[in-house]
Amino acid sequence: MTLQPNTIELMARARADLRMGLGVVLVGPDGGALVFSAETLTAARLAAARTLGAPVVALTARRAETLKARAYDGDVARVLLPADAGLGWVTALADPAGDLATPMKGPLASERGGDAGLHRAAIRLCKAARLLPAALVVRVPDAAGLAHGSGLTLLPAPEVERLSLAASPLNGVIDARLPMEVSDAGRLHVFRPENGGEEHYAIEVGEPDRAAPVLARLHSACFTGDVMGSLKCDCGPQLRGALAQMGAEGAGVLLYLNQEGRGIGLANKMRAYSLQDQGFDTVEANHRLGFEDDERDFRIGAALLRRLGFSRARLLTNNPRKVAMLDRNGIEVVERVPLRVGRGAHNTAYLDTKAAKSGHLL
Ligand SMILES: Nc1nc2c(ncn2[C@@H]2O[C@H](COP(=O)(O)OP(=O)(O)OP(=O)(O)O)[C@@H](O)[C@H]2O)c(=O)[nH]1
Ligand SMILES: [Zn+2]
Repeated sequence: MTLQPNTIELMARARADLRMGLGVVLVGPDGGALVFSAETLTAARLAAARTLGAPVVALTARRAETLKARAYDGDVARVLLPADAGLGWVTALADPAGDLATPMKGPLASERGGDAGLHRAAIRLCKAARLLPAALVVRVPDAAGLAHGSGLTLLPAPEVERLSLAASPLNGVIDARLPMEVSDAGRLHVFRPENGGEEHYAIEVGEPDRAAPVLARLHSACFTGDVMGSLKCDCGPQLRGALAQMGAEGAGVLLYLNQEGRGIGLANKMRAYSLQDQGFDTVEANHRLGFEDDERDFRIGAALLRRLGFSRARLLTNNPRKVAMLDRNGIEVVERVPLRVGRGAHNTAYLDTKAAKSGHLL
């Protein structure tokens, strides 16, 4: 029935539900569970979850490592909730803000055996919702009945897993002329992914020749650097430097990808900054939060370039992963054009960490 939402649409709804603190029901081959984002969980909903069964907190192996909890499922840990654990306990497991000041009193016990597919899918949804990657999961006997009776979104966990990894098609919404400081002949295109995710933008400078390699930049959103002039990173100078070079050469294309904070969202990036104030570097901070160093999907950049009619690029970047991903996804990078601007007292350690741990070229 065409009026009914499909799984992609239900996933978009589930992301909004989790952000609002609502539960989502997941079903897998061996049963179902009610899941909440640990970050938006309330005491009342935790109490309600306890009436249904014995909840566990699903964490990424990265977060579990910091907490010294065992991740028996490889990438996921299922931490058992002690009988007297309240909301603060769940929050402290998810959020590293208090790790140093008020360390968790372990040892934490993890569930082992059985399948962690529901837990993995719950974490995927939390990440996609740009929340902390931690979920309260309580197995329930009649998942479909619970979803229907409570008006909660019901999703098949294997489909959540599959669709989270798939590239979502992007549709062009509109493009219009945008005269800019670097070039009178600018054009901004807006693209909207079919999965309801963040929109991305492409800015054409001049009239790039589709038959020749285009001077291109894949720029990930950085509100702090691009807009606020933050000195903690090099994003602002890179953005302006790339546009200036395109203006000087007369043509280029800049993709502005809304993957703030290397794909973890601004709230989580600020959590990472707060950890950096405690002495952790940019990579350690992401790991303590439960994320990988880089959660971006660079296939989007390749798809957008192809959509715009480009097949070869001279890529402005210091990040070899961007080059490799474009090459793997149908865009031949004929040249890597270094973009070394904006190094200063506040970001030297950050740039050195990216070079030492993330493979960036200095
Ligand atoms: N999680 C996290 N993200 C950060 C931090 N500092 C900057 N960012 C984000 O890192 C991304 C940097 O994007 P880019 O400049 O396009 O990528 P890059 O990997 O540095 O590669 P090039 O600039 O092309 O060399 C942006 O999304 C920023 O918001 C940080 O300390 N933690
Ligand atoms: Zn930045």
